[in-house]
Amino acid sequence: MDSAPRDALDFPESDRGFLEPHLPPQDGSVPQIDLPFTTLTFATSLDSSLALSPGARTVLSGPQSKAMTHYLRSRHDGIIIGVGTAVADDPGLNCRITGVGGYGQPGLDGQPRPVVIDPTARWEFSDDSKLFQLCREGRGRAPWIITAVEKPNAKKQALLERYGGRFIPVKMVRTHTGRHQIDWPELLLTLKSNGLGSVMIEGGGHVIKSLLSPLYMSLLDSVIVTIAPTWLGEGGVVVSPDRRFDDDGNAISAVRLKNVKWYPFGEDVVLCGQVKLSD
Ligand SMILES: NC(=O)C1=CN([C@@H]2O[C@H](COP(=O)(O)OP(=O)(O)OC[C@H]3O[C@@H](n4cnc5c(N)ncnc54)[C@H](O)[C@@H]3O)[C@@H](O)[C@H]2O)C=CC1
Ligand SMILES: Nc1nc(O)c(N)c(N[C@@H]2O[C@H](COP(=O)(O)O)[C@@H](O)[C@H]2O)n1
Repeated sequence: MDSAPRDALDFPESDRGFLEPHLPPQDGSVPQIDLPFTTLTFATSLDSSLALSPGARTVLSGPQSKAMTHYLRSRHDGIIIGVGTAVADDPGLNCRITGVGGYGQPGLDGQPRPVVIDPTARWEFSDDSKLFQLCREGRGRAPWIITAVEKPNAKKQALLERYGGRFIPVKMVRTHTGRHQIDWPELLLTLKSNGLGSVMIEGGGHVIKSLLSPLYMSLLDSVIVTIAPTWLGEGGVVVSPDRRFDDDGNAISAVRLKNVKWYPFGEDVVLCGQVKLSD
C-alpha cells in the first residue's frame, strides 16, 4: 500500500454501520432502473444556513462528520454541486479517506466524479483550481460540467479535456414561476448512462431548493444532513424550499422526511431520512 498523504482522514469501521441503510447497496443490488441512487447531503447550521454568505467557504462539520462526508464520497460514483459552490469554495470534491485511490492505494478507486451544474458555463477554472491540482497529484477525478451552452469556450474545453473532464449538454426546463432550471430527471439519466450508478448532491442553496420542489423531490433515495451546533446569523445561504399550499390555500410544510434516524456525531448530529410529500 502507498503511504497516504498528510490530509488523509480516518472513518472507523465502528462509525460506518449506522449509515449503511441510507447508502447505495454495496452488493450491486441497485434496482435495474435508469436512474442512479441519489443522495442529498449537506451540512447546515441551526438557522438552516449552508454558509455565512453566497461567496464564503464556511466550515460547519466537525472532524467526525467531515470524515463521514468523505466516507459518503467513497460510496458514491459522483458528487454534484452548483456553479455557485464551485466559484465560492474552489472545492477539491475528492475522497480523502485512507485506503481509497490516491490515499494509500494506487489508481483512483473510490474517487467520485465531480459534476458541476453550470448552465451558462460561467465557471472560470484554471490549472490552479483545486480540482485540477488533485488530478495532477493522482488524488481526484476531473469534473464533468453540465451546461446549456452549445459551444463552450474552446480554451476552457481544451483544459478540461486535458485532465479527462468534459462539458455535457443538458436541456433546461421553465418552471411555473418562469425560472429556467435543469431538467433533473434528464440530468440523472445522463449521468447513469455515463456510468454513474450513484450520486450525492452536496449543494449549494439553489441546487438543494430546486431538488426539494414537488416536481423533483421523489428523485431522492436518501437524505443525510449534518447539523452543527451554531447559528450563522442573518445573511447566510439558507436552505428553504418554496412554500406549498393545500386545496384551501393554507400553507403546509414544503417537505417532510420519513423513516428518520438521528445520530449524535461528535458535537454535531447527523439526520438520515427519506423524502415524503406532506399530506
Ligand atoms: N454546508 C454545506 O454542506 C455546503 C455549503 N455550500 C455553500 O453554498 C454556497 C453556494 O450556494 P449557492 O450560492 O446557492 O450556489 P449553488 O452551488 O446552488 O449554485 C447556484 C448556481 O448553480 C446553477 N444552478 C443551481 N441549481 C440549478 C438548477 N436547478 N437549474 C439550473 N441551474 C442551477 C445556477 O447557475 C445557479 O446560479 C457557498 O457559499 C458554499 O460554500 C455549498 C455546498 C454544501
Ligand atoms: N459536509 C460539509 N460540511 C461543511 O462544513 C461544508 N462546508 C461542506 N461543504 C461542501 O464540501 C465542499 C468542499 O469540499 P472539499 O473539502 O474542498 O473537498 C464544498 O464545496 C461544499 O460542497 N460540506
